[in-house]
Amino acid sequence: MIRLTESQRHFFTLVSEAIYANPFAEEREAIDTRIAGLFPGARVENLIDETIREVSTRLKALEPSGLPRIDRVEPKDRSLVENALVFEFFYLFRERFDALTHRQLEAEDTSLTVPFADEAHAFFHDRGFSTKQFCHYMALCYQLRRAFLLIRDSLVGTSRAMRNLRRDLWNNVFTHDIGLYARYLINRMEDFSTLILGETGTGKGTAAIAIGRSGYIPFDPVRKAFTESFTRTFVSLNLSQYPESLLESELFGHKKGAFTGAVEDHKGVLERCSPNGAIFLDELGEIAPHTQIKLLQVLQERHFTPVGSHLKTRFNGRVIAATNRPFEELTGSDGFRADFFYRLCSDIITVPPLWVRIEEDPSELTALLNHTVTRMVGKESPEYTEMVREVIDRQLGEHYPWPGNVRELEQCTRRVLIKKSYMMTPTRQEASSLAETLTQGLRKGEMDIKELTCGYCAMLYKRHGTYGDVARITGLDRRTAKKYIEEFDQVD
Ligand SMILES: Nc1ncnc2c1ncn2[C@@H]1O[C@H](COP(=O)(O)OP(=O)(O)OP(=O)(O)O)[C@@H](O)[C@H]1O
Repeated sequence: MIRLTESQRHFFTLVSEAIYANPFAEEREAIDTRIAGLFPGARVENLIDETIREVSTRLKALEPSGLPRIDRVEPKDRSLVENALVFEFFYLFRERFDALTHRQLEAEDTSLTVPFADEAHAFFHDRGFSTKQFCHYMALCYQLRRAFLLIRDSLVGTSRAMRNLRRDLWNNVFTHDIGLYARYLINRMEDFSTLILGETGTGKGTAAIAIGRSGYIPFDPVRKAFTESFTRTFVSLNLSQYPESLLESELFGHKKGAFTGAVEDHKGVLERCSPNGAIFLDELGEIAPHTQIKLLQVLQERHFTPVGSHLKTRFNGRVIAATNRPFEELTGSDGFRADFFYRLCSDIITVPPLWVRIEEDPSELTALLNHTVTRMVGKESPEYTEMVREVIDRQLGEHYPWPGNVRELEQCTRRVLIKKSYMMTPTRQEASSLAETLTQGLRKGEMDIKELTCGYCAMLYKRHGTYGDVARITGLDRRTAKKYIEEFDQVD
């Protein structure tokens, strides 16, 4: 039997901590520093390579054959060696997991065959792992790598607020202790609902996608593929887009003939969500009390009934919800029912406003511009980034508050790329030029009622700055006013 020496035990404990540490948290840096202590003189960027080499060397040294089998390790040391072997596997295969993640993103909903499945299986088999253990570690390593890429690449920014956000998103997926998560919680995350708060355009939807697509997806050794594509594991619904009468049907689905216009069966988001997935309820702040009650029942009982049906259907996914209403408003008298609110809040994640990020770290703006320009132009373009930055510095100044946050920054970048200039929105100046356009349209008699209503709401919004004011002046409800304004912005 293989028995670890004290020094081996110390080293493999460190490795176990490293593999399961949150890569976006400071604790990870602390572990790296401790590992660095083992390699005096090594450069930080080579640290991981040094560690991988050292893990392999030490694992090989455990057996004369150079191939330590997990079933030959003394029980009390087994989990340490198991973790070290998983660490070795993870780093040997991580680039292939990355390539798979990118290819899967392009292939969308059909789950791809894993080209390295046989090689991976042989790795675990040769080291004494069962097929069940192999499948588990395949799924876990894919999940770890996918979550890392999705969180790192979609939410850029070096400010403390952004680093904290990435750390919190990781914990939202894996909890603060991946070891425990992997052992007990993998199939029990459905009860962990998440509420994402933040101003409009800060990246709440982006954060929701990152965590929604980072769930654990079992591996099927027969098909040599994961049981589904991660692109199918996230279903979103913008609650403010639907009138009350249609919302329940969008959430729970309906049966043919359930109401006038229900000409065929319709699957709601809850039914479309896969068991490994999450539904994203955007603009949750707009939801009426009786829909809150129905959703609360689903969260508690895990069953829902489509409109016009008597059959209960089980819902296994997670719920992620977002709203740009301030926290105090949500818990106030005309906000959420308290029971609904608390059921939703296993975790609350707040996405920081852009001005806070820039204030914390002025280089954040450049990093974001770089990211945005690269996305728009299709490759890194330092000269365009520089040009956009120059216009922003000149026209908006250092302390511009970015009321539309990252979405406004994207819009600004587009406009500067086209016009080399950016007029801020919303401004009274824009409101009056919009009023002028509307008046001209009325004079010419060319506008239909929708254009007129959307344009009028948008003008009021630019003038007053809140949906509430638009609703008060027009007599529309807040949700409808907002819908018209968004429709106008999309056409604009
Ligand atoms: N940290 C970030 N790094 C890169 N892009 C970002 C970041 N945050 C947001 N974005 C981009 O900004 C845009 C707006 O983000 P998103 O739609 O997620 O915001 P939101 O808070 O959900 O908005 P709303 O409140 O209007 O629903 C998206 O194109 C998104 O990709």
